[in-house]
Amino acid sequence: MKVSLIGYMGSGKTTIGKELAEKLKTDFLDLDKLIENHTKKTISELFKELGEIRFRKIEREVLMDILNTKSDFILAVGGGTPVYYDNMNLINEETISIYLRANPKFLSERLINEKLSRPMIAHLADEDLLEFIAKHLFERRNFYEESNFKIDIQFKSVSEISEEIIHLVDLPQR
Ligand SMILES: Nc1ncnc2c1ncn2[C@@H]1O[C@H](COP(=O)(O)OP(=O)(O)OP(=O)(O)O)[C@@H](O)[C@H]1O
Ligand SMILES: O=C(O)C1=C[C@@H](O)[C@@H](O)[C@H](O)C1
Ligand SMILES: [Mg+2]
Repeated sequence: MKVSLIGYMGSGKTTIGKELAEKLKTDFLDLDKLIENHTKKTISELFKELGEIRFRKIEREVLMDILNTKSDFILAVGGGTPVYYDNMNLINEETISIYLRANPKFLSERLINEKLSRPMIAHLADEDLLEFIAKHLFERRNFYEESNFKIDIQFKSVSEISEEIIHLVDLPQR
């Protein structure tokens, strides 16, 4: 089974992915983490040293490598992955994709204390975060909405969301 989790920064792709993989007894892969292992640099260092465009190239290569070589996983993609190249088509061809959906206000409240590890928003003043996310999500949401399944994640616990995904997608439990 190949499952990918899609969504904006802070929607819980990494957190839900870990829990889901544990419940389904499969491997958890985090695209950001694999990029960091591959380059031996943090995502923040890559943005600083290479810039976003070259980061997106590496992200694409690591994504293709996963899809070409692994056959059983829960994959948390990056928040921006679906928006570049034809990544979203590739993700939909090769995996069951699930969009973890939340509104800008919810995401900004969650991200306000976690800006620094996320180079897309690290430079923003707290009072500008909501407006930035609203515009950014508007630009990205059509890509996210191409996912095979969509689930609203607001005010739900990690375990509630994982159970909802397992039943919605009818994922086999081993
Ligand atoms: N359902 C939830 N309930 C409460 N807190 C959550 C939930 N899901 C995630 N979180 C918390 O929200 C924060 C962001 O989650 P996470 O890092 O998993 O998001 P992400 O989608 O992987 O973000 P990014 O795209 O930046 O990697 C973390 O502090 C995490 O612990
Ligand atoms: O939303 C984005 O563009 C990003 C999200 C993270 O997962 C990382 O891939 C990086 O911080 C960029
Ligand atoms: Mg993550």
